[in-house]
Amino acid sequence: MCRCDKHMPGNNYNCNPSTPRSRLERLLRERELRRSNRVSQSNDDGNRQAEFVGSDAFFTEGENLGVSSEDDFPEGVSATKIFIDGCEWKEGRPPKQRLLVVANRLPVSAVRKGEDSWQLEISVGGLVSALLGVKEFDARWIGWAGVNVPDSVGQKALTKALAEKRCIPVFLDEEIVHQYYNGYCNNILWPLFHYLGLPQEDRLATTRSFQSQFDAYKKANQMFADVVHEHYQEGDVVWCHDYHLMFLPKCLKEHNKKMKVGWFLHTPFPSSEIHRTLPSRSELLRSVLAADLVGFHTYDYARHFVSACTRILGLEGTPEGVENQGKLTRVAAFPIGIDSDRFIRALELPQVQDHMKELKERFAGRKVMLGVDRLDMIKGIPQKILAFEKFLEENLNWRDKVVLLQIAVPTRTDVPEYQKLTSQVHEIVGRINGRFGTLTAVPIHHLDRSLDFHALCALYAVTDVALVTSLRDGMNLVSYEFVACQASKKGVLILSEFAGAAQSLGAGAILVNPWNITEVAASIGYALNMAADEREKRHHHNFMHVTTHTSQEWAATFVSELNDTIVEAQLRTRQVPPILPIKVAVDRYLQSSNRLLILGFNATLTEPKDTFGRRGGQIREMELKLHPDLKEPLKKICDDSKTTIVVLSGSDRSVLDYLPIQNFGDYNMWLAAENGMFLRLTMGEWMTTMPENLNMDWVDSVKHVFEYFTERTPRSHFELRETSLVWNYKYADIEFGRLQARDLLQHLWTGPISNASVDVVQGGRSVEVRAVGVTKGAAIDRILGEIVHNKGMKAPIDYVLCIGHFLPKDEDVYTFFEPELPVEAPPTVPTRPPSPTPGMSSAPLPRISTSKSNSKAARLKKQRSLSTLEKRASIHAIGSAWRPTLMRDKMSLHEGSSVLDLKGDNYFSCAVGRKRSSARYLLGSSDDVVTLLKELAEGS
Ligand SMILES: O=P(O)(O)OC[C@H]1O[C@H](O[C@H]2O[C@H](CO)[C@@H](O)[C@H](O)[C@H]2O)[C@H](O)[C@@H](O)[C@@H]1O
Ligand SMILES: O=c1ccn([C@@H]2O[C@H](COP(=O)(O)OP(=O)(O)O)[C@@H](O)[C@H]2O)c(=O)[nH]1
Repeated sequence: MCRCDKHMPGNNYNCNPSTPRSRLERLLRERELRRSNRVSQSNDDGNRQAEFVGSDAFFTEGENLGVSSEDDFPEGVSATKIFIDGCEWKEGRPPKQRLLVVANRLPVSAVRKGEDSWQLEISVGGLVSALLGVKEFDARWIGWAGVNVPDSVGQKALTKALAEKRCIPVFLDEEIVHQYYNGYCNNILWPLFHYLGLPQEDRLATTRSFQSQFDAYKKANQMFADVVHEHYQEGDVVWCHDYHLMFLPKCLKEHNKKMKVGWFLHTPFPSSEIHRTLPSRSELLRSVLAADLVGFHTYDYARHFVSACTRILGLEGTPEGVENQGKLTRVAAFPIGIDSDRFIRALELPQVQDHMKELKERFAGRKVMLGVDRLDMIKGIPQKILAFEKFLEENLNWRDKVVLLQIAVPTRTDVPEYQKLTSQVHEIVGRINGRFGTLTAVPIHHLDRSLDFHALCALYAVTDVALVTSLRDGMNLVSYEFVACQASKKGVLILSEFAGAAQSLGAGAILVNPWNITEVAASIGYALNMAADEREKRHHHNFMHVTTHTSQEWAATFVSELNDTIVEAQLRTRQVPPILPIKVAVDRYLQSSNRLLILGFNATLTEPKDTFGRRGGQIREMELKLHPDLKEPLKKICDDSKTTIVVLSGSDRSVLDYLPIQNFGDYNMWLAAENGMFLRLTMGEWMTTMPENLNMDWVDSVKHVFEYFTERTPRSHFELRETSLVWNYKYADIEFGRLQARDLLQHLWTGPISNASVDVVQGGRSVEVRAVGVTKGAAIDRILGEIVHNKGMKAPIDYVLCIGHFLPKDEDVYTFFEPELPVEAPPTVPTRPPSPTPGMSSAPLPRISTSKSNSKAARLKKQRSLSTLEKRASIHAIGSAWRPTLMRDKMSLHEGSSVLDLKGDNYFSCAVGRKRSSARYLLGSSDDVVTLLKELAEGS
């Protein structure tokens, strides 16, 4: 039971009474806890050693999975201790966090021995090896047992047998396996993610069958999801693995959005240029983004993924991950490791020592080179063998002194490309052995089979040079395992620079480009001749890495970051304003008698766009069009004498001039262009509201700079307005655009505007330079003054709805109408309404703020008589040159009575299509604005 107050049933990990403030602070504390927990584990007693040795038994006798059971690793869970501080520990031990590992392949493959009897064999592959080393959780593994079980008797018996290993099967029939696993996963995604493209001869056939394979892929993912739902308990962490299950995060979150979902890719994630060739590219990316945390082996893969999301989906990539509509999916690198202790300890076992002895005798007088790979095109086995041939060709003296042992584990044997590879490798090996072999010895020993764990350890230990020549490889754990077993021999590792492992073992290994046979052959020579002290230094470096970056550490870090991502998301959610309560806003509107509606234009009243502007295209999109459904409601509201509408836009006058042309000419509303610097009634002339002495001397020099960058940034453009200049790179290559924007800003700040009185406003994909004081918030008081005067208002405005997709700089228009802000609060601090319930407010009376001052004097100054409105010096017709004056003394109707009387709650500020805002509320898009205006119109 948990001792803290907010306890979710079944989840001890959600109570975090003393969570440190920043993400990094929390993760550092978590890491410390993990370490100290580990020290206390090792000091605890000797039993643990015995348990580990016991877990090895699985690999020979099928007894223990290594995936911990409740009793196996009682001290575990340090990784999530932070989440259970304050929770009750059982018998002095923290509760273990439940973890559902979901991967295509279970750690065991089933072989049927009778109608209801099964034999379980350990599955081969890095994913299984690594996850078997994960011991700190109360883990269950959900996956496919590698066999078709059509009958219910067989399924029942297998489910029972697997349950003893804490495994839960997903039963996939033959057709699904063929289309999903052999087809979509291993014939499309696998080669694509490893930069191999699609198999040439199959290309057309594959293209034709693509849709049915993708459908099967989605169906299979849904089947995995169904099994997860069946076994899920609140608070569980669900960790999805690999390219087989890219659709799974979406299926899981759609079912239960509170589920903690992580996804980890064991392969490389290719450059976005490769990924974009995939017909289902966007759907897959979106599904993965449903996860809370997305992990990769290296920073490069993570970077490629984020870049694919920005370039293909048009989303925002940040240092933390990918942001979509305010939801952040964290993306980070979590390099996998191995359970190094298990390998080191195995070397002491008598059966392993016996193996080693045999091997040493068998290859006495020869140096042993070793390759261990699944027989997969990505492993570069032909390239490796050809390089070895070249070495033998060029080094006659080594011909009878070196042997290459190549273990090639059969894999995905139903996929044609793999079948072809097998014959290709056999052919090359045969040719080389024929060429360099003798009656008593051959240079290459090639095995088409897997070895058991102990045989493999012995082989690693007697090897002089390990050769890993992957053309691409997510990580490559064979290189780690080799290093772990070389404590006494200190052999050399030749490692492909295209394996993820090159980033961690690069310092101690000899790195090679496997495509360069000459280089690999030369490296073989270098490795075989390497002096003992160099070998020792290189080995030491890698050994330190392998023994500290273990699979336990990998899993603990991932799960801990996943837990933290949830905390972070909760903190972020708290900062997000709520959705506009349309009903309340409409009710208040109906109850009031002098209403003011301030409506933004772009992305508020315009047609919604395709997210990435792909379909409409840049040209169509840049031509702003009113939302077609707005015509009627707007007309109705405009005809209501109790309501005044102002369309307040950043665009210049010509854009708003277009509005009347779109049949709004007879609508009675106000148009305010250039952030309110120009104002007119739909049927009137433009007036300027610009402040006096607006210095625009900087315009020419900024214009030159903008021109320069527009010329050099394809698909960027700039707008020259009267009070500002905007450079927009929304349609340019996003990364290039950002770099150019950075350069542009740097240049502006150090040159043309270094002494100018301007504001630089950075939008999502734009840079705007404005004269100081040009903001919507600054303009609104002058606009209000004009409206009050023009309408000859006698009663105060008792309802304001201010709604728009404004830049942060222009959000001062929202705060303008807020009741008194605390003096120390900056104007952009988000303000929540006291209560959205009608009639419940006790907020102070609203005030009008025309300056930054909150002083009483400033407020009193506005409480002037109606006659002062006559002094409308600042609003004047265009043509009489700029003659702006300060707004003075205009904001009251008559002695003591304010222009605004919003009673606190009759004010609705609302940001459209934004997640962070100083507005009180949010709306999703202009479609929602239409809904709102329709309801207001109905009441009008
Ligand atoms: O399950 P199979 O189709 O037989 O394939 C075996 C596994 O191959 C891949 O392993 C990857 O994961 C390793 C651990 O992270 C990594 O070191 C290696 O570079 C990868 O190739 C595949 O990603 C797994 O899903 C398969 O189970
Ligand atoms: O006969 C064998 C050959 C290999 N392996 C294991 O297969 C994994 C291969 O993982 P790696 O990351 O190198 O590549 P993957 O096969 O996952 O692409 C390693 O853990 C090996 O110990 C094995 O158990 N028996």
